[in-house]
Amino acid sequence: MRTAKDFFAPLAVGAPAPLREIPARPSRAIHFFDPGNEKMAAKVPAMVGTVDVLLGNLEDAVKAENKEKSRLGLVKIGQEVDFGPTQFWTRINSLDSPWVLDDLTTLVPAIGDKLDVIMVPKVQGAEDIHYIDRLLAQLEAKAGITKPIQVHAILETARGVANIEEICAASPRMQGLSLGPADLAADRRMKTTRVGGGHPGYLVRQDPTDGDIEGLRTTYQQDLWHYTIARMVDACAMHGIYPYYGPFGDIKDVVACEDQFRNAFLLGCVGAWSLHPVQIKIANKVFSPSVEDVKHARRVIAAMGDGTGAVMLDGKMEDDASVKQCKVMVALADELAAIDPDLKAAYDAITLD
Ligand SMILES: CCC(=O)SCCNC(=O)CCNC(=O)[C@H](O)C(C)(C)COP(=O)(O)OP(=O)(O)OC[C@H]1O[C@@H](n2cnc3c(N)ncnc32)[C@H](O)[C@@H]1OP(=O)(O)O
Ligand SMILES: O=CC(=O)O
Ligand SMILES: [Mg+2]
Repeated sequence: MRTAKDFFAPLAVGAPAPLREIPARPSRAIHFFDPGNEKMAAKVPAMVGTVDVLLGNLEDAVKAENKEKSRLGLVKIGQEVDFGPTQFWTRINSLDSPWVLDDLTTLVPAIGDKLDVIMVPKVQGAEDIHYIDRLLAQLEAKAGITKPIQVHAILETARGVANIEEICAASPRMQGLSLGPADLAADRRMKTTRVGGGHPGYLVRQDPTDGDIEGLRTTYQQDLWHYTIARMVDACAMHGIYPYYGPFGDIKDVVACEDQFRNAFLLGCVGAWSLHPVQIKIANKVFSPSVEDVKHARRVIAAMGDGTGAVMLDGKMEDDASVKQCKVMVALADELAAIDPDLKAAYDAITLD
């Protein structure tokens, strides 16, 4: 058993003190690029400031023969690019792969002072986080890094989902969780071959009525990922860390991508992955509260005075609980306005009538 006192002590002599709180930095889109792909890598410097997180991906989608090239490409980008307000993350190879040790022992000494978060794929349980926690502490101590690198786990195995709470609680480095719907579908033996998103076969059908003509009964497509995302949101909120929807593979279907991202936003996720530049705009839009929502929230807060009691506003009851919901919305709007001048202008223009 690790005591509370030990939990916040460095895991190696000379490693930085663990964070006591994970900062709420905007991360509406975690934009994936392959650092070994010259065309993509060349676009990275110009993307700084246009996206909340730039993530150099070393795992799936990078061919085995290119693993080293991508790793070295990431080191070059990390050393040369000034990331300004944009967070710099990487996704390392899985802990059972032949590449992960070289990923960590190369990246931490070379660019550990620039990396905000390391995303770990296929996390199965607390033991995976404990392994990475100690190794990072040793590497940080050796490299003289002063700011602890945070850890983000992808939930993409049935065991990982079953162990979700212990994964979130495993280390003060834990920054958040992402849904990995492709690997998770395979591991669970689900019968979808899509990368995230819905499936037309997963539906409920309106009850029959007398004289119905078959085919006219309305069907309602359901969200395959609702259960897992809801579990992630609860586990993350409980541990003070952040949940994210993962990849949406149908790049051309920007409408369905927006819907999937919005479902995640409404349930409590703070962001989603972007696999192609076109998805950055979608995530930035969806994971920023609308002007209407911010206006309503500010009106409720104003009407509620000290935040206790009950009032009627536009025919609806508002009370201590609904004012808390409104404060969540306004706090997010304030955080985003601090880094996004267009949003700041839109929110500043709101008048309360
Ligand atoms: C499913 C489980 C997972 O693990 S998902 C996470 C792993 N997958 C990834 O990281 C995929 C990242 N994305 C990609 O590889 C590409 O976007 C894919 C999907 C292959 C499409 O590429 P491509 O056919 O070149 O698209 P395109 O012709 O529309 O590209 C237009 C220009 O934009 C560039 N581009 C493309 N994707 C990115 C990106 N992620 N980041 C930065 N730039 C990107 C392309 O290189 C292309 O550039 P140019 O106009 O030719 O100079
Ligand atoms: O890594 C992501 C996934 O969906 O698998
Ligand atoms: Mg995966």
